Amino acid sequence: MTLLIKGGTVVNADFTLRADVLIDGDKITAVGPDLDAPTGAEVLDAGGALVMPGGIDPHTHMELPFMGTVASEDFFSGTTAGAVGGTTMIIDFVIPSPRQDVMEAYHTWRGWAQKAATDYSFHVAITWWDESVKAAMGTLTRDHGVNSFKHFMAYKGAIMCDDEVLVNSFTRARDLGAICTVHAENGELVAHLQKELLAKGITGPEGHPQSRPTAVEGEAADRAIRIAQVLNVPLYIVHNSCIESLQAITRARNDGQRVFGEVLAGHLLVDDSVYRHPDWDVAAHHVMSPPFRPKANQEALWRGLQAGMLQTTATDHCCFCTPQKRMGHNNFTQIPNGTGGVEDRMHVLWHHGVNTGRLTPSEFVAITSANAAKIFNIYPRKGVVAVGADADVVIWDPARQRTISKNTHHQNIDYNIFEGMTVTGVNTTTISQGRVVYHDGDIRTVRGAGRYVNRPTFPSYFDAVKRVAEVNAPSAVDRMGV
Ligand SMILES: NC(=O)NCCC(=O)O
Ligand SMILES: [Zn+2]
Repeated sequence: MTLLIKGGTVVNADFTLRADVLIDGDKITAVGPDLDAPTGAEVLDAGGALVMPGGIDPHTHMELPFMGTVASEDFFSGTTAGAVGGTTMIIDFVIPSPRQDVMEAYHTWRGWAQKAATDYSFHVAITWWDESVKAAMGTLTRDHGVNSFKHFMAYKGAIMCDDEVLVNSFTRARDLGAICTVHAENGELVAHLQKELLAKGITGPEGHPQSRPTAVEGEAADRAIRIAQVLNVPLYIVHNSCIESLQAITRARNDGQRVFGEVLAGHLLVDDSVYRHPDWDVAAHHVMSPPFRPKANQEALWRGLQAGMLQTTATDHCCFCTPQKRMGHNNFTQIPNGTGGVEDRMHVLWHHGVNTGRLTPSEFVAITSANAAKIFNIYPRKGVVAVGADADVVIWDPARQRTISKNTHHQNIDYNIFEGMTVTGVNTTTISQGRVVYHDGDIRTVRGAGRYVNRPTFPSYFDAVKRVAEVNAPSAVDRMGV
């Protein structure tokens, strides 16, 4: 099937150009002005709108079994909702239970994801350690296209990694050329504070942010960064929500350490007043970790994005509906942690980023797509509108408006943390693997059409990290006669 997108402006992370885009099968085959339509090609008139790489959400949890329940969004509904909002790839997480065979967990998640409508990949969480886990990391990187491992520093008594696991796993990942990622919250402190709050009779959702103050996140971010520094491994910190973790990343990057930071659309736009909402359900809808923060953190996070200290945006899309949230009715520690957003990320970031001048359109592409593709080593297959790239493309009307609501969204969740927000700048058309899967309200996703994306090990920054170590080694300094 051949598709020609005519009359648009291509926006990539590094250039903007008035150009047509020719797609043959699942690949982009030409980008340039005034392209002729090959015989039989379908022509899509972009009408002067922007043509951008589809979004990559590097942090989702579709149908995750978690805290005694299962996330309500499955791989089909979730990737479909993402497609409506302009996201054409997700990177989800395989999360083995402690002591569970890692390969068994991996194959379980691969089975669940068979129903995805757009492309996807998996980070694999390391939740415990022994020789079998070490071997599985080798198998996953060698035979299964996994190049990133996740470490939860929170959730004590469940999936939390202690420092011993971090050190073992970081060392192994470094040797395999895989990037380590961390959820940075000190789980020991969280457990301690939760106990104290419950003992004081604080059982409602307001206890959730009180048990996870920003210092808890800052400590863990700092610790992970220092461990990575000592072991000389690149590090990616997921969902930075506060000034403390941003400062930790900024310091490390200013010192030359290869540390990447992700921020969630929710943390940029929602503040902690939600936990004081008089309606228990509304407050509980916002229980996620790290929690939403006092407002001052939001502007700092935006500046972190602008300054390049944070490189990617995600959602941590992990939906639990109201009845599920009510599992913690008498105890906030039992409210399943997670909210939605995969459908809304691109819209809210365009509206609050580009329309306010915080981001240029090219910077928007960088932080919603290209940077994730680069860090997770799938660029330029993904993250760019260029010849040879996968035909994952969106057509974006910067003038169109849309009001976000649970009543009209396509996410399988009965509330929306951006409820009532009117955004200017809307995705009108989503192309996945060269097929139109969404156009002007018409959803054409196909269950199971999504492909698993292999991600090669040793992204280029691994070599850079190694060279820095070599240059700084005393013997090398001697050899260079310095
Ligand atoms: N973020 C959250 O609250 N739920 C999903 C699991 C995690 O990423 O911590
Ligand atoms: Zn998560």
